[in-house]
This record gives sequence, structure tokens and C-alpha cells, in this order.
Amino acid sequence: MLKQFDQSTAMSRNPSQAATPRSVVGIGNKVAKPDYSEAKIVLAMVGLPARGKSYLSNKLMRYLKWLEYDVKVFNVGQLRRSRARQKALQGGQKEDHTAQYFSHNNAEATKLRDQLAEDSLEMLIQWLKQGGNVGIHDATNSTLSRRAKIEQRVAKEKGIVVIFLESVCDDPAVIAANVALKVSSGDPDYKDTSPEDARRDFLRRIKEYEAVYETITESHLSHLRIRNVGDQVTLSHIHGYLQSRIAFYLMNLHLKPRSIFFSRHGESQFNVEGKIGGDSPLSERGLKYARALPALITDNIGDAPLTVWTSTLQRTIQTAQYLPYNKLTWKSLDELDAGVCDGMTYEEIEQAYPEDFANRDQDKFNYRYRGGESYRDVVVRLEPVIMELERQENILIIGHQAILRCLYAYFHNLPHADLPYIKIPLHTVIKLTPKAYGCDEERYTLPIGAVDTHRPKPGAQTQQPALVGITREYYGEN
Ligand SMILES: O=P(O)(O)OC[C@H]1O[C@@](CO)(OP(=O)(O)O)[C@@H](O)[C@@H]1O
Repeated sequence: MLKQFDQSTAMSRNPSQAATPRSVVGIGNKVAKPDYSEAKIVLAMVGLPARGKSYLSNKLMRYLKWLEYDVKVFNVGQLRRSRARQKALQGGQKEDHTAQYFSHNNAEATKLRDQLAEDSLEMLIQWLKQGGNVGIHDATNSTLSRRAKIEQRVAKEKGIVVIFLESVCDDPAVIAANVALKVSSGDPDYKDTSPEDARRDFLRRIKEYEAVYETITESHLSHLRIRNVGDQVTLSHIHGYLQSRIAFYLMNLHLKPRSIFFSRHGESQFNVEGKIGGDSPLSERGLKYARALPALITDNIGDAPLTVWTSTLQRTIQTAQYLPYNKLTWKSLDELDAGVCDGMTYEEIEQAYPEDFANRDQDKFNYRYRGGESYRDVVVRLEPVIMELERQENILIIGHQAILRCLYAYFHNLPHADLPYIKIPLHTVIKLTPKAYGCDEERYTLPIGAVDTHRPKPGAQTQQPALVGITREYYGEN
């Protein structure tokens, strides 16, 4: 049974109505310079070590950058290490960064750490003044006095606001996973230490912070508190579009292991004819793919629950027809609208609209088809899909070339200029498994022939951003 997902229809195909604070550009055949947001936010993290602060900082950065905000993480630990390296290169004494350094009884080290946090905030503010939108101060900021200093410094800057994001974690499994990640990830603090010693030292460091930790009780502060990465989010003094988006995004996160599968629909009749857009049915080979798809998916996830999302176009619905899972159709997943070019081949477009054709090659991400959409518009309309994807567990999206490029770029944090050239071949399932930082990827190619609809960037040397995962031919279980 197919159900319509109501939320998606709220994001219409008219990008001017989309919920974004910036004007979407590239109207008609013109490619205009993007109009960036005026927002300037210091997002100061708060929390003990191993509470997922860096995880949250990086997830938020990936999401906001995908939405075209200028975002940068200022990690105080990295600044500390790079300064220590510089000092060592200049022949200075090697600094001791074991737990002793993090003791609040060690007055000299405390002064040094406070100075580092101040310097990092200063760099962040300068970066915001040069055009950045959200600077994330990734530090513990775990005392009232440290937060008061941040507040006082930011108050001196007109047009910059500060929000604190406290990550609280009382789930021993999450803390243990974060400690293990720190110890096993080749963290520079522990590169010359055995894993056992590293673990012991890091736990001692946590204890040092626990001794002086003050949860946010300053009721006047703009702040969010997130418990166990998504279990519970509380907000205070959160205002405006961007701050609300950040809060909404955090509310949808979870850490449960899961997989996200992407597949384009089976080869369509328009694909065979080289025509773009439209709403044509599957070709014979496309139908063969639809029949083969259920075995590939169930072999992969066994009895685990899965939901299938399709667009409202018949080529995706036909592809999903044999899958024994709950299915939802999303209007937001419909293919990029090619406007007056819908139903034409690339050759026909080049003949009828030569200037448009050249403009698209020049800046494919921003180019908007006459009466249709740009990739940029599509990213805006896919935002609710991303939000829902973060909330869900196992999902299979049966989508379209342009749509899957946009979603794929989000998960792999790929730049917008490369996004319209990502290779998403027909008759291939892409499996993404979210990890602490980024995603693992596997690709399964079914041995059912299909046309190649990928149009490389003319004249480009590298026509495709490097693939991230491994590819396998899929011939069934036996
Ligand atoms: O942006 P480009 O590279 O033109 O790719 C998008 C195109 O991909 C196509 C195939 O060429 O997707 P789909 O297979 O879903 O039909 C077109 O319909 C669509 O316009």
C-alpha cells in the first residue's frame, strides 16, 4: 500500500516559497552570484570530555554547510596540539598533556587552557566578521566563569550572538563508545601511548573535569541541552530561523546503528531514448531490475525492519512494487524539474536553447531551467527529507539521478560544485552506514544492463569526485 507523506508536500516545487532565509538565485538562464545569509552565531559547546561534543559539532557543520551556510568548527584541542608542535619545532620543551595538565589544581595549566579557549574564540570571531555564519567553539566550556567570559566577549560585537549547546550524557554505553573512539582513533594526544594507558589517562582527565563541572543554570543564556545525543532536547531563548533549524536538527538525531540504501529507479523508457524528466514507465530491463531488487535488499538486511521511500513518479513506484516493505511516496523526492526542457534530449536542448545549455555547463549547481529548478533549489526542497532521514532507522530511497546526488553529497560532505557530477548509475544499490565521523559505503551492482545517463562536465579533468566505498557485483546469495 502506498501512503502519501504529507510533510513533503509542504515543500512545494516553487523554490521562492521554500523555507530559507536567502534568495535562491540563477533565475531563467542566468547564473547569479549566490546571496548569502547575514546570520552570525557563536555556537559554544558545553560538556565533559567523551560526551559527543565533536560529533555534534561536525554533524551540525555538515548539515548547515549542505544548506549553504558558512560554518567552521574551532576545536580548542587541535589548537593546543598545533601550538605544542610549533613550540617543539622551535626547540621548546615538550609539553605534558596527560591528565595532570587538565587538573584544575594545576594553576599554570589552567591559565594556559583558559588562554587557548580565549584565543580560539578570538579566531572564531574574526572569521565571523570576515563573512562566516556559524562558528562552533568546540571546547568543554564547563564552568560558569568560562561561559561568562564568552558571553562578555561576544557582547562587544554588534550583530553576533552566542548560543550554548550543552551535551549531557548519562548512558554508559555512549560514554564507553566515545572513550574507545578517542583511544582507538589514533588521537594525537595518545599517539605514543599504549591503548590501556591512553584509556586510563583519558578516564582520569574526565574525572578532573567532573570535579569542577557546572551544568548550565544561567537562565538568561540562549542555550540548548541535548541528552544522550537526541534522547531529549531542551531549549531556552532560541530565536529566529537559523537557531530554530539547529534545534530542530538536534531533536532528530539518534545513534542507533542503521543503514541507508539509495537506488535509482530501474531504467525508464525515457532513459533509453535519452530524454530527461517526464513520467515514463520502466523499460523491460528496468522491470527486470525491479524484480531483482527485493532479494538484494533482504539478503543484505535479513529480518530487520525497513521503510521504502519513492517519489510520486511512476518509474520509482514501479521499481518499488515487489519490495515486501512499508512504502511512502514523497513529492519532495520527484526529479529536478527541467521546466521547458522536460521531455527533451540533451542534443535537442543544445539546439533549442544554446545559451542555456552553455550556462548549465558553466555552473550546473546554480543553473535553473526556464520554468524549472536548479540543483540549488532541489537541496532546499530536500531539507525535510534529510531531517526525516536523520530521525529514521533503515531506509531505502528509490529516487532519481539529481535527487540522489543531493542526498549523497549531504552524507559524504561533498562540495556543491562537485555535486551535480556525482556518479549514481542505474541498477546499482548504494548502502551507507553512518559512523562517528561520516559514513561507510558499499555499492552493489546488479548484472542487468542499462544506459549510462551520466553527462560528464565538458573539458574537466576529473569528472567525478572520488568514490568513498567498495563496489561489488551482486548475483544473488548463491
Ligand atoms: O542534472 P543531470 O545530469 O542532467 O541529471 C538529471 C537528469 O537525470 C535523469 C536522467 O537523465 O533522471 P531520471 O533517470 O530520474 O529520469 C533526468 O530525468 C534528469 O533531468
